[in-house]
Amino acid sequence: MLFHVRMNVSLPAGMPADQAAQLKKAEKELAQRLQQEGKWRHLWRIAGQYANISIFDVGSVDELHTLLTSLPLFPYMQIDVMPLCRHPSSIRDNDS
Ligand SMILES: O=C(O)CC1=CCC(=O)O1
Repeated sequence: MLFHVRMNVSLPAGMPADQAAQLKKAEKELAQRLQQEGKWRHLWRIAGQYANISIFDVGSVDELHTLLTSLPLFPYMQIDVMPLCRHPSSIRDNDS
């Protein structure tokens, strides 16, 4: 199942720099592992914003929820999810 996910990150202004750096490092490690596993298909920065657009390929809505809520930055993100299905005019399948 494919999902389009937008994550807007908002770290508290008063968060110590070392705590923010640790969270970002942990987020990056998990994001890269999930990309290697094929679950986090695309990860794009939205230009000019501390936000990203991602495509996830997971087995269920429950799996997506578990994955998103396990992200180290989850407490500091507003997340919007859109489930995707194949468009009848698309020349691509879900694997490309
Ligand atoms: O910086 C972001 O957009 C939040 C984030 C998601 C995965 C990652 O490594 O950072």
